[in-house]
Amino acid sequence: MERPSRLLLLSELRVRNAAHSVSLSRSLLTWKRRGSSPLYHPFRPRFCLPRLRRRSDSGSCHIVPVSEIISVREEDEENGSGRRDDGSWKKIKERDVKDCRQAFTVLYVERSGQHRWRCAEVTFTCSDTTLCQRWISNIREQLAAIASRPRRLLVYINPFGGKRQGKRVYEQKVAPLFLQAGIFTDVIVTEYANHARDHLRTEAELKQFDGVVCVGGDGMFSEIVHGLIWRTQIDGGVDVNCPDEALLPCSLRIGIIPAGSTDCICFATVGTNDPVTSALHIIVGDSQPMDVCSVHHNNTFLRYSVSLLGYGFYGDVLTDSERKRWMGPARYDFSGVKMFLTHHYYEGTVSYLPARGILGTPRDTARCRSGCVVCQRNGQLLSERAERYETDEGPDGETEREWRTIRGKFLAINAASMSCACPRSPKGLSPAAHLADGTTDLILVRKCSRFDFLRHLLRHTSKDDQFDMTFVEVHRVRRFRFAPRHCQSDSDLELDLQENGKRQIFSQICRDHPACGCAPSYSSWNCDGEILTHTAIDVRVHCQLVKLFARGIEEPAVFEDLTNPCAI
Ligand SMILES: CCCCCCCCCCCCC/C=C/[C@@H](O)[C@H](COP(=O)(O)O)NC(=O)CCCCC
Ligand SMILES: Nc1ncnc2c1ncn2[C@@H]1O[C@H](COP(=O)(O)OP(=O)(O)O)[C@@H](O)[C@H]1O
Ligand SMILES: [Ca+2]
Repeated sequence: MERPSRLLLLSELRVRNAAHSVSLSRSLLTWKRRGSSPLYHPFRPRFCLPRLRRRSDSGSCHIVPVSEIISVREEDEENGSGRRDDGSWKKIKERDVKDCRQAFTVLYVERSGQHRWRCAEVTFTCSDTTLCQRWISNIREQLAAIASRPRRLLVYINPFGGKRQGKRVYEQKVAPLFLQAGIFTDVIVTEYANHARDHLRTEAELKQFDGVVCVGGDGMFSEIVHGLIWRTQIDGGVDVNCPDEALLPCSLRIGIIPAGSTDCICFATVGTNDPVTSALHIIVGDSQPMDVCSVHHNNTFLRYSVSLLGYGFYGDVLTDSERKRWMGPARYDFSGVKMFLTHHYYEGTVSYLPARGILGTPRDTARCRSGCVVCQRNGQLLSERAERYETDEGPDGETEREWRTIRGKFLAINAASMSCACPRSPKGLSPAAHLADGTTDLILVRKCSRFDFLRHLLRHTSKDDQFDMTFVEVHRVRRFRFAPRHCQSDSDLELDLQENGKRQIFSQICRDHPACGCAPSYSSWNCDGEILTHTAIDVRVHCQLVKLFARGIEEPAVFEDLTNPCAI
């Protein structure tokens, strides 16, 4: 049960010319129309208290957590009595002006459904100038005391991401909100691919900033992640080429203003791909830890991944779609259909280290949501284990025994380190995956008929379970390796030749002579939307390596009995 904290201020102020009882505590701002009956049972979501409003016959009560106030603005006389809460203008009655000499406007977060946030405002007026100033300075003091709020941000805009609207979206929807919230920004519009990554690696004076914001899609986010992780490891003397090294977590949080084609990382961490919602999560200083996979080939670092690592179907879709960038986001639909019809399968060996002794499985019905206990508990367990063994994989020998190996023909091999929910698939590739539990869900889709593969794909868009099919298996893992058939060890190859000599020879010939139309031997890895140059890879999950300006997807509001802060 949450109790309202001690009041800092309690006054009678006017809202839209009606007397209201207005109170401010360290956690809540509330306003209630005078004469309205006490209200009970306000809506409250499980993990946070959003702005609440209950209407009754006699009036309404509003509750805004102080943590969700964006700013407070002093109004001049005309503004105070002439401007409506929604920003439009109304005719001022002479009596209003006389009664309400001073006014201030509070801007705050309002939830507008489907995880979207909006910036709402309410203007309070009163006749006492001193009281008005007390309100303004008290609210400002409360906001200044929130240490998690960013004051200065480094912003990178990809002008060519998605529908090429990044610059416009930032200038029209995001910059005005940052200005209102008093956030200073240094903005860089990128001029070439990897501009942001290289700037972060070498030039950016990171000490000046409280966070980095990218305006673009998953590829742009990936640039920021690479720049920040690289910089952190170099500063800390970590050898990034060694797959067994524990990486140092990045201290700066990253904000994503979605302006890309898939926007999966934004969607899966906020619940929507809406620029205003993301800007507001940045302003209120949210923080969401996130796992990062490192990808190596023969002890050489290749890339980091936070969402999807996909070989076969998703690798082929990406490779094909890159040639059709001019189509914008629709390129993925086109290439998706094309690659579905092509129906290539790939042979290889997958080995993995199952995630043991932690909470959660990929077939859970529970979802990773704001304040997720699975992520918190597993984060603790993994860091305790790392301290005990000085490696996060347990005592020597134990780890080796736990590796599992699967050889086969696959239409797709996917590793989802988060749900990978996006507008194309609102529940994602692995709906029960967690953002920050130190694991990735390894999904193996074995060779099957086109019809069955279509059934599997379509289940990503419906309530049906995409894993409940005989040719699909899913494992929650901490580390995995993949070797395509032709990269297998000599002994493996000998075995293959004995088993299936003719096919082996034919597929080699056909790789060398693509014109024959035979299926290729290799696909590519789709690594958060970037094509990897190597097919044989070693992937390791680093628990909670980076932090986002997000809070995970919020649960819908539920009824709960509360002590009613409006009943004061
Ligand atoms: C015939 C019906 C098919 C329905 C399939 C729906 C499955 C969609 C799952 C999508 C998972 C997406 C995971 C995220 C990948 C992104 O990192 C990557 C790059 O994004 P961006 O930088 O914003 O361009 N996007 C893709 O690889 C697109 C995959 C689309 C597959 C159809
Ligand atoms: N100014 C630029 N010119 C060309 N490419 C860029 C530029 N800035 C970033 N990129 C690259 O564009 C690619 C796609 O960016 P992204 O923002 O993810 O859009 P989308 O979601 O449409 O793929 C990324 O690989 C990124 O490195
Ligand atoms: Ca994870």
